[in-house]
Amino acid sequence: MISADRMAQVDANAAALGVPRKQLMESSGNAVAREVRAVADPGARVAVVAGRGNNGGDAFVAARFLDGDGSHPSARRNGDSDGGYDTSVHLLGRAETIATDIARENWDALRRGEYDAEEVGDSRDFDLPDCDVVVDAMLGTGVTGALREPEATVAERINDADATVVSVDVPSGVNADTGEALGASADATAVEADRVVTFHDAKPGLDSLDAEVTVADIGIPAAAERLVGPGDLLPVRSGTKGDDARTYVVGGGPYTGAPALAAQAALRTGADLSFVAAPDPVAPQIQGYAEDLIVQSYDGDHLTPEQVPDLVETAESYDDVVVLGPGLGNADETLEAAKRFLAEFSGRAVVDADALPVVPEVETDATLVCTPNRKELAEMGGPEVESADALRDHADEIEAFADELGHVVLAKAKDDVISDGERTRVSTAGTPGMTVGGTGDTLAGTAAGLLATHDPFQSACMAAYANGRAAELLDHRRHDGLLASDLLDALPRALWGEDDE
Ligand SMILES: NC(=O)C1=CN([C@@H]2O[C@H](COP(=O)(O)OP(=O)(O)OC[C@H]3O[C@@H](n4cnc5c(N)ncnc54)[C@H](O)[C@@H]3O)[C@@H](O)[C@H]2O)[C@H](O)CC1
Ligand SMILES: [K+]
Repeated sequence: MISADRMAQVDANAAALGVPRKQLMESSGNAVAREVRAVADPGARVAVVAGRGNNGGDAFVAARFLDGDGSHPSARRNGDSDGGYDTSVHLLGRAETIATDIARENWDALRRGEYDAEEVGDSRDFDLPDCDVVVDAMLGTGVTGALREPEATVAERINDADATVVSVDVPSGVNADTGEALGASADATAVEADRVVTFHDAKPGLDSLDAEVTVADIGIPAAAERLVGPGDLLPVRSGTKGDDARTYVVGGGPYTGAPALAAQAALRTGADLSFVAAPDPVAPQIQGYAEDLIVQSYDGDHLTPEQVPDLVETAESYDDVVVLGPGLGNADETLEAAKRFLAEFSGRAVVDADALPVVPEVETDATLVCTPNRKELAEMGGPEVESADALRDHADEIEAFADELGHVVLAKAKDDVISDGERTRVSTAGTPGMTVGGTGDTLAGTAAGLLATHDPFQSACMAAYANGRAAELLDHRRHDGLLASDLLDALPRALWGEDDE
């Protein structure tokens, strides 16, 4: 099962892996043609009713596969009198308004190839021709809201027709995630399909329909789902910046750079305000690294359980996303404090570095993203991984560990493995230069900035990819000299687009 949003991500990942959407469209159209062949014999009359998006584009391809005048070489070889169908294509709207290049190219191919293809300017002029099969390709997963005109009227004509209706991907006007007709009214119009050819994977909403559903493999590589890619960033790229997103790094003491890097990464990733809570003696130093941060100090030179109630109260009252761990050190009192923090906190947090080993030891209501390296993973009770290259070979064990822990695990090494115990993805983004100190801190801060406005698993996937991608964007300049602080600059481009590269 796959949701429409996830499908769009996988589609974009496939393109990044070298399988562009036009190629997928060719496979989709071919699958639609096969379905028509399954419901009607050659020679039957097929009316293709297409919209101006890629759903229509799939059907233009199908028309090429279906239409025939009996002279197709394969039909002759098989001894069939006619391998083709009497196919007409009806585009709802003018060709200039076709929304995508790939759909337009397939429309142009129909016109140049002298197929029977017409533009329908006004639905009042449109008579669905007498036919045996209607291919419904008005709208697919790109539908928003109730069917507008002319689609609404045409949907009614399709439903009234005495023909087998084959819908492309999803019956037009139906929400693929819920199976409901889109629109406010209970009697919202949608096509009533006899058959649906959907692509790549089943859609949750199609099960409840009174239609026979076929899932067609359109050649999307498995890696487009398994590997985190640019498609996984669609939630950030298509979303609006969250208001008042705040992050709160509880870190510093023996170290000062780590909390500063994490807090700055959070700002680069969409947080509006980034706070650091740090011990008195090091607070000015952390502030000195970056005027963008708001540093709040507490008594003592390291975190102790005494400070915890105040920190929890501050974080919860402002709904801050916490980063617990960077630069805290591992004094017994500090580990006790980390434990107490998790026991009392019920918000969202990224847990990193020295705070990680306490996670399995504590009951918490908090929502956590844990970001261990190989060594920290083992210390937490996760799998022992023999080398930095081998992390992804242990993906199944990491999934089992995340399931047992009840939190998202982002295990970082050459390739990162991200799991919530059910879903597991691998990020191969990154460069050899990233073994330098501090890149884990920018990763934790990035995850926190994203966690302010996105769900934990998605945030962890996006953070792994963006942090690695930031290094890739810089690598042609930095090679071995990459610094974690360089990543800060490149993070926004890695997340929101690389046009200025
Ligand atoms: N990997 C894949 O999933 C592939 C999917 N393919 C096919 O592409 C469609 C989705 O295409 P998209 O262009 O995103 O959207 P649509 O064709 O569904 O429609 C967009 C089009 O419709 C207009 N519109 C939106 N809402 C309404 C409405 N309520 N009433 C009228 N018109 C509406 C909007 O303005 C746009 O112009 C997917 O379903 C598959 O069939 C690829 O071909 C292969 C890979
Ligand atoms: K459709």
